[in-house]
Amino acid sequence: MWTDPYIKLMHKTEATSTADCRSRKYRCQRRNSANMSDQFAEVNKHSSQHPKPPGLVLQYGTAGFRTNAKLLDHIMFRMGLLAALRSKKTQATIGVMVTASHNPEEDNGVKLVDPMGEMVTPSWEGYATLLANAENEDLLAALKDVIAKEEINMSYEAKVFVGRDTRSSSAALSQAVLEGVSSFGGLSKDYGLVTTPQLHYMVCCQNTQGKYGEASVEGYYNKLCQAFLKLLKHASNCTDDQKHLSLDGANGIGALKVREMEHNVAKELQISLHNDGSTGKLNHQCGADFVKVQQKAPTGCEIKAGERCCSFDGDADRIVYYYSDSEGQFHLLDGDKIATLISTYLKELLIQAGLNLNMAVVQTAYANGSSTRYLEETMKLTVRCTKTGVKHLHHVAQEFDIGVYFEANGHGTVLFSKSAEDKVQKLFDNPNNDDEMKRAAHLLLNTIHVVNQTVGDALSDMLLIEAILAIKGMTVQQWDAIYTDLPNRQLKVKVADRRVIDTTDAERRAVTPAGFQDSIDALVKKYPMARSFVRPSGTEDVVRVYAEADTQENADALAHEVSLAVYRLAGGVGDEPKPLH
Ligand SMILES: CC(=O)N[C@H]1[C@@H](OP(=O)(O)O)O[C@H](CO)[C@@H](O)[C@@H]1O
Ligand SMILES: [Mg+2]
Repeated sequence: MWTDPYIKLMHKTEATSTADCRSRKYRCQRRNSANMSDQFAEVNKHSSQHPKPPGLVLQYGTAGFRTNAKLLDHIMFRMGLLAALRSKKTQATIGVMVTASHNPEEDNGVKLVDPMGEMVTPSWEGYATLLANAENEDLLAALKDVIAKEEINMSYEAKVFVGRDTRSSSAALSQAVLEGVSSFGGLSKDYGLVTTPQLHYMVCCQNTQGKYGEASVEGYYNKLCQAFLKLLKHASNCTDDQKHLSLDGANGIGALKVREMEHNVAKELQISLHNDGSTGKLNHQCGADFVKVQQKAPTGCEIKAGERCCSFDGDADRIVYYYSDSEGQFHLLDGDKIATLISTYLKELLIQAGLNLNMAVVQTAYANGSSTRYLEETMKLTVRCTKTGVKHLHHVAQEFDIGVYFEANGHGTVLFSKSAEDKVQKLFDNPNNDDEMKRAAHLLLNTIHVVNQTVGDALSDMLLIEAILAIKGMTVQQWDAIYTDLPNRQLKVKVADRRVIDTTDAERRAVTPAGFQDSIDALVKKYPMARSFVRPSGTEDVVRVYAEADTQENADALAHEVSLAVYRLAGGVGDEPKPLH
């Protein structure tokens, strides 16, 4: 039952009278088909207000649709329709988030959230692309195709949660999503301005009947902040420096939500918020993506030497840390360093708790070679590599009792299997534990509660990292010193059609164009400790080049040479890539 009093009934199609239908089965069919024709009439009526520009082709990429906001109205309406169908199919609440994350303010995008708060299942990404590209007159047929293929019971009343980021285009675009949902007679709840992970969390709470938490922003803060404060009980004598964090909100939704949340934790964590959106432009010269790719501090922040700082991205599902040393040298602690900190902390707790749970760290090809080596050789942890995109990492992390997954860019979380959670709870409830076990069980239990297991979450990750550092009495410099990153460089190359590059082995090797991988291999051989790979981006019209080597000069030179190989062998457009130095 859809009992939440805040749910706004946008539109509801009445089922036709069934008084003279003889059998129950017949009644259901009659109702379904009558109901269906009403729904299609509504869809038809409303879709003409959200026409697709003829010929425009877009694809559901690594993180949904993303492009200039002006091209997205029809996509939003259609994703409202698709979310309604997905809800009817799963008989559960589905989420739709309007955001373009770290992309510029002029862009926007949309991603769908499945019932347990995870990214929508891949086969439905295909439907999303089909619907997005159907010409206006073909839309109904495309919808009917999905309904037939998935054998969807159209009499089920769809339920959809909608959220949006702070982009100026987001309000109107999320209205288009709501209209899509209501055209199919669905119910929707508009959460308005929320971070992407907050929406994922809410969907999971709703579909677990509150077992995961309360499906409200307040419920989210309460759960996470209470767990954080309980963790902090194990941090003795925290200094003022330890309690202070400088935060770059990327001028986005994360900044607003930090402001909403911070009073709950102010006793243990004092946040200086920069780039809060009051003056600067979203993601412009700031935010997690800028800091990671440029390997420098964001503008809008005065960083004191040694101060612990972090940056969120535009929809607050990524976080990176950094500091500047006494010589003014910038040090980045990215997703790999975060995964290392968290997995080391968890491994210690498991040993103290005497729990035998299998744990793995899941990374992508962008993970720094030093991090992989440290995790495997020193920490003796299982490390798995997947394709880029959180859905891939999430999926592999689910195979373990504890799966710590992070993309190097700071997008990640920790997953605990049901049996791992049960074991931790059982240990916590056991009155015969010695003090060390009691402490470890309490820490593990509250670690589970502070984590947003549905998706990478900058706010939740920040609370967990802050708690670990405080519990261990660790400075950001000590954390950074766990291992030393190999110097690396990421570049982008424009090509006519990036699909000419096809990859294998978790994107670490190119299969096409012919001979291309041999050229990369030959270039890599020239430099010590080098590695390089190339893949088409799933969110931008570019080919990405990654290189690492023993020195920054060598990493830069290798990245440049590989960029030239892309330009020459994979149909580069515009000017040839120039050397970095
Ligand atoms: C190298 C890199 O950072 N790639 C990012 C970027 O994907 P691309 O497919 O590389 O454009 O955006 C994705 C969505 O945010 C994120 O999951 C991924 O890690
Ligand atoms: Mg993001």
